[in-house]
Amino acid sequence: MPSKELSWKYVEETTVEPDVIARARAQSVEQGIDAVSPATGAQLALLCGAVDAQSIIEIGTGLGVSGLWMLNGAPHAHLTSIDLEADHHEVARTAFTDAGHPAARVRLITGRALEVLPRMNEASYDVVLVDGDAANILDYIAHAIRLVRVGGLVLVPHALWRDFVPEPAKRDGVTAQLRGLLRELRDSPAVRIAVSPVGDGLLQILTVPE
Ligand SMILES: C[S@@+](CC[C@H](N)C(=O)[O-])C[C@H]1O[C@@H](n2cnc3c(N)ncnc32)[C@H](O)[C@@H]1O
Repeated sequence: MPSKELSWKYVEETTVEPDVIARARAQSVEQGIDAVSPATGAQLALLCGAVDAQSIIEIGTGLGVSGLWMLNGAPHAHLTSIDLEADHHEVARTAFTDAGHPAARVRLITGRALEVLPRMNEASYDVVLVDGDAANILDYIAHAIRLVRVGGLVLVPHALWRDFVPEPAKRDGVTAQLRGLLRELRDSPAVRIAVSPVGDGLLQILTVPE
């Protein structure tokens, strides 16, 4: 039986992060912010590039790691990123500028995601990344599916929740919600899904015409 752990370690360790992202990651570690893993970031970049993303929403800016990766893959996209913490946005803003992304293409909205998301236009975005607080993850995903265009992607980088989702004995609220969500999405005619075990489990939801 091949060691999956070894493979996961290998892909994380061999992913090369641009310096500006490596700096944002180091700051995230210092501040205890759970940034997407390097291999998850590389996958986000590839997916944003593959759908030729022009407009991206991110729920949970942190210090910019995931946003920088997505813009790395789709450098001409407009990113709207929401976070509760103004301090996070101050640091992230510097990182986006250092990476050469014009301020006009990076909109940082400081506020509670559940208050901001209802004001956004339906079916208008190419990619929505869901990486805010776990307590509201189902509501965020419902908003994300509403906001993304047909043929767009909703990406959820903590979908296997600390390896709890595959572990039947784990029955805490977030884990149970994610298990239920995965079952529901598998049966939904409105979406196609794939779950990659990269990082903390990357759920990829593609919206399809009904
Ligand atoms: C897991 S971190 C995001 C990490 C980031 N995506 C990255 O890869 O660098 C979650 C972020 O969600 C933010 N957050 C927590 N509750 C929130 C809420 N109700 N609305 C918006 N953002 C929230 C936190 O301040 C934190 O920066």
